[in-house]
Amino acid sequence: MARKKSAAEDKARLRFDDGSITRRRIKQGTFRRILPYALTYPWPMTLLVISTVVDAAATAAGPLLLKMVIDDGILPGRTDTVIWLCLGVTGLALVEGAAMYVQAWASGRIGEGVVYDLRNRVFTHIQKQSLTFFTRAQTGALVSRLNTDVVGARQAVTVLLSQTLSVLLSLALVLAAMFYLSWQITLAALAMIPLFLLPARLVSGRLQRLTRERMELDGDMSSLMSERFNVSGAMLAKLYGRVEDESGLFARKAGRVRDIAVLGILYGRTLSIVGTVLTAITTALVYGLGGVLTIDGTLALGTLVAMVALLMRLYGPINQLSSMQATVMTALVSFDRVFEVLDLEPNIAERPGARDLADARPAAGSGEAPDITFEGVSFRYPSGDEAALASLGPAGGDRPGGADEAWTLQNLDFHAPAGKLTALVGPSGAGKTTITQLVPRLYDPDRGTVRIAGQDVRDLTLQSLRDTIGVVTQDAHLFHDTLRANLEYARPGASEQELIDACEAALIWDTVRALPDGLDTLVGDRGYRLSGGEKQRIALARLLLKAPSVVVLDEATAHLDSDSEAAIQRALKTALAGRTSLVIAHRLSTIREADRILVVEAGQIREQGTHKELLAADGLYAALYRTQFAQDEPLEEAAVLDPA
Ligand SMILES: Nc1ncnc2c1ncn2[C@@H]1O[C@H](COP(=O)(O)OP(=O)(O)OP(=O)(O)O)[C@@H](O)[C@H]1O
Repeated sequence: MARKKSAAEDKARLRFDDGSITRRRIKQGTFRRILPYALTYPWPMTLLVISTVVDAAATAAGPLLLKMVIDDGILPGRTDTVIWLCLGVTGLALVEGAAMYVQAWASGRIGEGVVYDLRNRVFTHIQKQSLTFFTRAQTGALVSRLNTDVVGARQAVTVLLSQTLSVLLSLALVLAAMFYLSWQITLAALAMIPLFLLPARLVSGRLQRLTRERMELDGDMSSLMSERFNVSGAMLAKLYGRVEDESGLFARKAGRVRDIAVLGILYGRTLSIVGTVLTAITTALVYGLGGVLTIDGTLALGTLVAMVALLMRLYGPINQLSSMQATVMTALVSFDRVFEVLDLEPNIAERPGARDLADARPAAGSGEAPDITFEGVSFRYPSGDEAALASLGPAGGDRPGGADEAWTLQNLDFHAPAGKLTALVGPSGAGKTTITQLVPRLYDPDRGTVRIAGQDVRDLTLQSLRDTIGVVTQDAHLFHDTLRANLEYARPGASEQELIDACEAALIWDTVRALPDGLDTLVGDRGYRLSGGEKQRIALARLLLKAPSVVVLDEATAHLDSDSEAAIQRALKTALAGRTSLVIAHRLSTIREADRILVVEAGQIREQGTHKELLAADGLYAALYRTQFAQDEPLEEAAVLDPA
């Protein structure tokens, strides 16, 4: 039964083509947008054009020389002419070889250059996206856009550039040479061309759909891997005994990729088989027609041989043209998917003319911490469509957020004084984290204004805003690198002593020093090698290195033993001293330290004041205090404050 259910769930999670994505057509203008990327390489472009022209000319000239060898050398019996002309054919072959070599270098250089440009652009562009984008997009799908799709796009460039020009030129020159030799045979050969192009027309649409589906599946597989191969995902799969099911899910996606690849090979082969058969039939036709004309005496033998040689060179490019259409169509899908990401405007962006926070502060350089003010702030999380691409998200399912959603925050008005500690308390899901995220502009309010040092945060440069604000979240993230690298992230080039000082102030230095590799210890994926308390203190050390004048902190909820609790409290005191701090408080000790307490419930601020004032008011805070914090209170004080 359980198996049955999990199979059904897997089916729902497994995105076989529902058509919504694979049936999409290539956007108009995709083609035009590709060219500027290639034009940034003027030298390789010039060489590519020159070598292509040389190659095409050599292709058409070869058979003409052969005709002369037969008609002017062999048949009249002139040995020296035969030798000279054959030397000419050899020279021409060498020139053609050299031209092909240059062509390969130039198109490779341009193609790889375009991959390089696109990769960097996509990477930078994705980094600029707002947090909403990352909460919606799947990491693996993003990685796959940078890898598979960008490489697919290179094919479009190389094939388009090197082959289109070469094929068109060769066709023109070869046809000219053929008409010059025999218009009758040329017309007969031309009549066959539509037959060559027909199969490509039939399969290219199908190939395009398959390519899009394959790329979606590649993205899905990357997502699955990146989710299951990190510590949390791997732990969940083990603890819920789902390892086998996960393998099954992966195998089905990989199986579909295999099937698509086999179909792709089949389509490709069909094209080349049809091409080969048609070439053979046409050769027979030309020999037949040409043979009769030669016997009549209308056509010289050399001309017939040259015509057949030219014909081979005519159908080569035509076959290429038919497969090229398919290749380009599928490669265009890649470009389309890459442009789709590049076109996504980040919904948190810097205003033109934005000022630096330091410039905006009246007492610039005074070292004073700025204050924070919320004026009539209302906010709801953006919907998925507003901030991400459907094709980067998980399969199916509604996405949270949206215009008809209730407000997450409503009409907030408060002031967090400069250099003071403001604590946010309230039930889970009240909106505390959301409030703190509006200050460094991880999100923007829908109504009202968030001010820092009296300035609307939307008028400030993002860099100066984020330099001013330091954030420590509850589950502080560490990169899979050494402790040193993680600390230096806050201040590149920090000296050894500065790192040690920060660790000492965060009361983590003794722990770090005791590690066999000290600061050079690898912290493991997301810092899994450290305990929760240690991780938070490392994050505090990182914050101290950054030395921001505003601190936003989400206290860890986990209960620690009294020694660790005391260590964290002392570390916090150092971290927050003299800074404007907004702390989501889960501990009584922090709340008691706070200069101001904001009580948040259902996205609104219900009460504001000091601990004592709020207790005296006997409202929501007093109730929260009794249920959450009273047990931490020294007995006699609790008895006084809470007679019940
Ligand atoms: N990225 C998001 N997209 C949509 N809704 C969200 C998002 N993050 C949070 N929410 C919703 O916003 C509301 C407020 O969440 P928030 O995290 O601010 O609460 P909180 O008071 O910090 O809770 P806790 O104390 O449990 O951390 C919740 O109802 C939550 O479901």
